[in-house]
Amino acid sequence: MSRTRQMRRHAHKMRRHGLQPVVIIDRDDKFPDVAAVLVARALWRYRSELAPVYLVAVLAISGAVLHVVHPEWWPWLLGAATVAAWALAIFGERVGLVRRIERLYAAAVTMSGGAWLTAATALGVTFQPLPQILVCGGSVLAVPWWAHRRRRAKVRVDRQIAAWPEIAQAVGLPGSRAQSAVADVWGWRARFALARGQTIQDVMAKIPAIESALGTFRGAVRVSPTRDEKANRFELRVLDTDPHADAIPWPGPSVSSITEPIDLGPFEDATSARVLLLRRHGLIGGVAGSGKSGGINVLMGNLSACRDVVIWAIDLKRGMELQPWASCIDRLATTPEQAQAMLRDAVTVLEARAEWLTANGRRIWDPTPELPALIIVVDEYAELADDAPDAAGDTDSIARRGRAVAVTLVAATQRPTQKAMGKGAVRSQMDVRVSFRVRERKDVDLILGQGMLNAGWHAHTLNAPGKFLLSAPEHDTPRRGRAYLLTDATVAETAERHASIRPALDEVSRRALDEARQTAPSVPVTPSRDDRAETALTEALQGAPDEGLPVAHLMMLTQMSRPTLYRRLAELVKAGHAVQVGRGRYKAADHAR
Ligand SMILES: Nc1ncnc2c1ncn2[C@@H]1O[C@H](COP(=O)(O)OP(=O)(O)OP(=O)(O)O)[C@@H](O)[C@H]1O
Repeated sequence: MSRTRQMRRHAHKMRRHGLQPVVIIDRDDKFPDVAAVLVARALWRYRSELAPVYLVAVLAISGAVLHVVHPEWWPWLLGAATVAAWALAIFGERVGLVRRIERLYAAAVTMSGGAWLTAATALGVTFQPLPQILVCGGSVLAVPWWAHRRRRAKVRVDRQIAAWPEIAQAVGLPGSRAQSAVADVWGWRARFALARGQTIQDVMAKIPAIESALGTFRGAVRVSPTRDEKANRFELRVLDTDPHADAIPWPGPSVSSITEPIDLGPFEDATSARVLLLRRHGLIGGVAGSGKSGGINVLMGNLSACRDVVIWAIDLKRGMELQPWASCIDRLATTPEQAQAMLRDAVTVLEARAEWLTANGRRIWDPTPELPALIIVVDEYAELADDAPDAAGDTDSIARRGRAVAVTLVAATQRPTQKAMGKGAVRSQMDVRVSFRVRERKDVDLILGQGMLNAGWHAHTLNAPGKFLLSAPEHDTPRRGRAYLLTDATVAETAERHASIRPALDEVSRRALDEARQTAPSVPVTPSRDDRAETALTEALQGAPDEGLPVAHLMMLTQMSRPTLYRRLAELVKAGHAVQVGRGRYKAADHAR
């Protein structure tokens, strides 16, 4: 059997098994048609890179033909080239030349090509030194073309889109097809239609395979539903560079009321990850060093800017994380006993508020500065469950009944296992979940909820501290965000600035707490209005110099926490017993001059 026949049989066999034959060319066997096809394909495939060569060839051939047929056309050619170059420079934006430099380049190429064609038509292509000018000029003008970033990006996208049918077949999504694609600053985006019966979840499960098939780096591919939410469409994003590569400084609070959604940081498309915390419990998870505390700082920066929320906090790492915010925190518990007492009080508040709502014929507690929401931020929730197991009943009550009365929990923990979250229903009541990087895939479901890993919430692939996935009623698709970063100086400065606007607990809650204390005096509590401190404050204000006493000084004399002091000062000023003399300086209204 001849070699050619052997090869054909082999190819036939491969096709029967669904395999593509490999074309092998050697000197003995001539496949002129195949070789021509391969060359033509390459010329087409690399048409963008070869465009300058094609243009030079077209100019040379046109010049030769025009010189023979219509050498007298040269003035018209020159005029046409000038008008075209001028039009491109002025109106080039309409044909997609968005940048000025691109319009100037297009005008320069048109004018140079037109001028050369004019000369070649009049004088002939071989007229010296026209051939040299064509080759040298063509080479010089080709350099910006070859170097142009947007063109190269577009070519790459086109190639990958053209290869999609094969990729789709290889990754197990046969029949899906690209509908449109654009190159953007970070890489490219394309909209795809799915074959019958395929879902976006199927695509998400295939992300690692798609990354491999496209030859990108790990973590470069994002899959999301399209804006029209069609079940048989999806958007694919492929990143060349990570938009979240650098830390993003906090731009300051995005809210002034708890009724507004808080901006945690930008998603990869630069839109804000905004989430509402009113009447919602939150869970923040992630391994040590993944940026949980950073996330809590963003939260605290925003919560402390809200005049209609009282912040209580539990930080059993001896207040290390939340201490810098102490001036904005109404109550800070740093021991298991204090934490337990605080949660007990939170339940007292919630019950009193519920009663008050019923008595006033209202259904929900609408936060205002006079009737503020109460948010309890718990750092390292697991330690609370370990060290204060008796508090489990209270956290459970808050989780189940806190929403209507605006008493909510925000818990941060490394792994919210059932043990860490206590026995009750706390975790299932958390509507806002923020997952920073987790160590194991199964932790995704622990933090974000059952089935989320399979639905494409790949928190284990987050590759830098501060990167997070956000699940909330208004965020139901996995999009990567990066939390803003607050430096220690920003935290200190923000806490100082916001300390003066912190509201006090409302009358209803305060009265309930006072009553609870009287009936159960053994419960250890942090007194908010200690009599001795009150006396010390009155005396200090009375004895203040004309320019008043600074808050730091008053804090030292009264031993009050900063928020309590500010609250009392605001009350005294309102009642006409004290006056604010300057920035952060106070004295008694009737003090001896
Ligand atoms: N949003 C962010 N952007 C950039 N870098 C960040 C961000 N958040 C945290 N980091 C960096 O990561 C480091 C660890 O972050 P952080 O202390 O918040 O982690 P953590 O999850 O709270 O860890 P631990 O549980 O040990 O407290 C920080 O020192 C900081 O440099």
